[in-house]
Amino acid sequence: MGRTVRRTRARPGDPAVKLIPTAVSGAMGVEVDAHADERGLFARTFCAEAFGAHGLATQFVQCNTSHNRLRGTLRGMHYQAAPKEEAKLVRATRGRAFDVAIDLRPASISYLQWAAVELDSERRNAFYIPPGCAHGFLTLTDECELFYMMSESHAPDLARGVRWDDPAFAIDWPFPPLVMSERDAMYEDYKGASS
Ligand SMILES: Cc1cn([C@H]2C[C@H](O)[C@@H](COP(=O)(O)OP(=O)(O)O[C@H]3O[C@H](C)C(=O)[C@H](O)[C@H]3O)O2)c(=O)[nH]c1=O
Repeated sequence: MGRTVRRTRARPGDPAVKLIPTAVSGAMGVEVDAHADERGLFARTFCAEAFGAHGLATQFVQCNTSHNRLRGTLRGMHYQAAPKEEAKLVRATRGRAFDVAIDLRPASISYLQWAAVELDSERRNAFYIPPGCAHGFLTLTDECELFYMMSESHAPDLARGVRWDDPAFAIDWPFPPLVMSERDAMYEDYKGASS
């Protein structure tokens, strides 16, 4: 018989996910409710029932991982055009990243606003980004890895982007990026939803 494990915290009911609104309508921070004991911890990271109750996507069809060797790596700001706009659920599985969503939905109350969540692999938190928003991140540590769940399949012909330092959004990054692709550096200024 193995060692009997005592729960350090008596917790009734299921481990819940906690959804936290941001400045972008429908974009949510996702905090976990960790059940810790002497072995370590257990936490639920996604719940279709909780997401559905808040009008978030509940079906994810592809998952991606993004490994970034250096602190200060910026990827983004990317999105897919209609009809394959995608929701993303993004979490850090190693290190920390400043994760950003930009609202590109003209009918949205938060059109052109941005919101950021610091993703931390130790906190096991996540950022839910709704369809119609651009997404990107700046790594805050070396060897930073992000795991994405996507509500739509990859459609290269519908891939679009806006620039990380576009004055239309004025994102307040924690520090200037040190590494980024040429494509990400060269997006033209945003000219509105038709662009
Ligand atoms: C996005 C994607 C890419 N790819 C292929 C295409 C390229 O051959 C290679 C790298 O793609 P890319 O340079 O577009 O990767 P990132 O610059 O990290 O883009 C991603 O970073 C930002 C922050 C995002 O939110 C998106 O998830 C995604 O656009 O993976 C795929 O095969 N499937 C995919 O879903």
